[in-house]
Amino acid sequence: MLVHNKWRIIRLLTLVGLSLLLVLLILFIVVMSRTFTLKENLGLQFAQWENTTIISADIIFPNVFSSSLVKHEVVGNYSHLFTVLGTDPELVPYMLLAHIDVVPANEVDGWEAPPFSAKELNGFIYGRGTIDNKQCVMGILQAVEYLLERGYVPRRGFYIGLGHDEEVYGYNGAVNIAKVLKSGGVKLQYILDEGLAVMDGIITGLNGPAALIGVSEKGQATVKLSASTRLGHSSMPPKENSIGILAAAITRLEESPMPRLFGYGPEQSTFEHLAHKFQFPLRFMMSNLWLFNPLLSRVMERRPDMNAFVRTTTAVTMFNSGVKVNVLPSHAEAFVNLRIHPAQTLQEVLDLIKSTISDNRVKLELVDGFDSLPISSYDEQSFGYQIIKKTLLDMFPQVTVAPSICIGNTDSRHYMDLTQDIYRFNPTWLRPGEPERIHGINERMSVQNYEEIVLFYFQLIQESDIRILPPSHTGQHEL
Ligand SMILES: CCCCCCCC/C=C\CCCCCCCC(=O)NCC(=O)O
Ligand SMILES: [Zn+2]
Ligand SMILES: [Zn+2]
Repeated sequence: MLVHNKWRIIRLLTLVGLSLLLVLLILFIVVMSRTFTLKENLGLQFAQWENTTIISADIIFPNVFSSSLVKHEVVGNYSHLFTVLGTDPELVPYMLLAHIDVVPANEVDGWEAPPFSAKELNGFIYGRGTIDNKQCVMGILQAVEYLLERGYVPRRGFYIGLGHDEEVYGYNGAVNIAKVLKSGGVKLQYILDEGLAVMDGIITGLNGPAALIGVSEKGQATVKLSASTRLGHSSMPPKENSIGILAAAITRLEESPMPRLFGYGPEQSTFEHLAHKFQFPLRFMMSNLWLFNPLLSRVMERRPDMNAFVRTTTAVTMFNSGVKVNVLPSHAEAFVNLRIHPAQTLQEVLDLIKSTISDNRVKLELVDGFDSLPISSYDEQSFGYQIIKKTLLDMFPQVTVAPSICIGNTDSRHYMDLTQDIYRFNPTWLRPGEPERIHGINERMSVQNYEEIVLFYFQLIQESDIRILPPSHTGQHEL
């Protein structure tokens, strides 16, 4: 009887012990999964890798994540959609976009600070993404945080979309956020996404800085080229093998740039808006592009950043071949990334590549591509454009604002069904040598400029509350 009781007590104690362990395990899993979801999904963590301090987004932006005015949804597993309610349902909402993903970075390429350290050096925060596009992610959320903290209640509702795969076409992030909005019947007054910037000392001959607002963006084509030849011993090589054939094709492409088209796209309007800020004779030339295009194109094409406005650009970005030093390569492949000028179509570009290569042994495959995007309005009645312009001029009266074409691509193209007016801009100040840092080494953002970006969104959100634009200064259009 005594032995029997002893076993019953042992069994009971074991059961209690095991249950306790199970509860602890469940608690641990819940806490850990919550931490990881926030960390991994938002990608907003400030990580100081040396001591691995990680702070998640709801700690940095407590009001954004707790306000009854803000609804937060995770879309496509890692992207974020914030819906901010406005008090006036009559006002068509607008949307701010940014992306949380970045292109790769490797310290050994010559970074002055580790690319994922966010280290501050001489007033600049160094890190991959600091100007593409974490400055907007953090700038938008920080602005909303400050507004909510001050008790601000928007009159016009707005959305914030933070994509997680912009650098790889946005098919899971932006595409799904747009689907969510579309299924809810949402229409947008305007969209503001990443894009062009404030050019300070970048445009040769221009007096003062220029804020270029992307009212369109170039098209894009990614083309895979490949060649195949016989595998074999390197001691008995044929006259040409797959590497040589493909290299020759690539050389032909690089030596035959696409035609000059400067002045046949929105860049014509850019220079018309900027013309008065150039000295004679440049002022005269910029105002008469129809006559001076050929000359100006030849000067501009010498600089890669300016050349992007002149033509469809051709960049060979990847090349793979070979397995061993003494084995003939049976296969070589390369990827060419082209940014299509609006005066050319994707099909025209593909035809030109084919005729330039002019070698049937080289196979051409279109990996992805699209034409340049429609031009958004930028006249006196254009709500979004004028709100962005006013916000900018209030902050930086010395800047000349001009419509332009974004030479890189953005998530905003996936939202085309929701609005006619998409603008690609943020007030990142770019000075000589800085455009090269985008996707390059030593990407950085000055602390001062980051503060300006926060202030820009802070003001823009409030400016967007206006019901209608005031009458234009020409007095021709009363709204
Ligand atoms: C007409 C005067 C031209 C002045 C020189 C302009 C210098 C250009 C500076 C900045 C352009 C930045 C484009 C940024 C958008 C890039 C977004 C991105 O990386 N998207 C992915 C992709 O395009 O592959
Ligand atoms: Zn970007
Ligand atoms: Zn980018």
